[in-house]
Amino acid sequence: MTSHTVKRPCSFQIGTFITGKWHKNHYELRKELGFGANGIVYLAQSSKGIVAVKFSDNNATIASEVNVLKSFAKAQGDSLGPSLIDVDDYVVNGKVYPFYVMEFIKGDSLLVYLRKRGNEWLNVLSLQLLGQLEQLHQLGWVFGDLKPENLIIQWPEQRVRFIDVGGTTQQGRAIKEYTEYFDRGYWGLGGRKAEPSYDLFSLAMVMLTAAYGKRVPKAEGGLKELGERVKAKKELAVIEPVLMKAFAGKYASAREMKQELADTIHRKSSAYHRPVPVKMSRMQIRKVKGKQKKSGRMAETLFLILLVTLLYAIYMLGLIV
Ligand SMILES: Nc1ncnc2c1ncn2[C@@H]1O[C@H](COP(=O)(O)OP(=O)(O)OP(=O)(O)O)[C@@H](O)[C@H]1O
Repeated sequence: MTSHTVKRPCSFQIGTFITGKWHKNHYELRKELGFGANGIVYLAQSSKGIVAVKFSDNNATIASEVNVLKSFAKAQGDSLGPSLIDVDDYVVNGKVYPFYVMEFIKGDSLLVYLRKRGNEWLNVLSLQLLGQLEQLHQLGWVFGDLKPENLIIQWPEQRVRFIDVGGTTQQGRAIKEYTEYFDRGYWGLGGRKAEPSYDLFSLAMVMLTAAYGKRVPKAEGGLKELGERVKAKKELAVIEPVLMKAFAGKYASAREMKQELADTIHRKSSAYHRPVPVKMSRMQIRKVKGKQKKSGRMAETLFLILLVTLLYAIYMLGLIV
């Protein structure tokens, strides 16, 4: 389980120059990006540009995360996690700090991004995420610790990227690391065996959290409580069947959930934008038009619908080919 009340595992002063014991590469630590149960991550300057460097007290943590990142590198097309640049040890005063260097992913975490751009982007990002989860599952992994803080929307590509592979577990084993709120066991809705449905539950929780803009504390847990929360938010209510199926662990694969989400969004958006019936009175037409103007985000909505339709078309084409 991850927690941010833990003490820092190791920390270095900003401005410190690090030289790796084995590969002799140099890194200047510029800024702390964050820390958690498993280590501390710095933004650093290297001869190859800006990078992110993760240190840990624990050799096994570094070895296991490096192993996952190497495996992710085998995925076709999209890069799932940050690309791996270097792995080495930093020795200071006789103490050894294992570290790895990875691509620095520039962007906003999911909730910050949606706060800036609007929740209309949630479904588009979720479809993207489902595509990436599908690849990750096909490689034999389960992400495990899926939460908004571990998702960065890369700028300027606007692409969702996973960070922190500390929870990534081989399928069939027990989830290595998780955050209670996004864990199906905590909600009384399943075990912690690493299988695709584990990540799909967490993804549905991420969508719920994103729509509310925060984690709404659990009361008694269970499907009924989650269902009530879904119904209470317009953007979630339109995709209720998909979310409820994910909460109940009824999706066998990310592909299946992606298809149903794409179908649902497509159906709802075409229904919403059906032409005004001819038999309406002038008064009714004015009312409808007034409502449409009120939204004030017409252009963006239309753009999103086009985007979703395009993604849907590409997806359907993928199924046929
Ligand atoms: N490649 C990266 N690019 C940009 N920021 C990063 C990168 N890797 C990590 N970070 C930042 O550093 C923070 C801490 O990193 P990370 O989550 O890997 O540490 P952790 O010890 O495993 O934390 P946790 O206890 O939450 O699992 C992240 O929340 C993120 O803000």
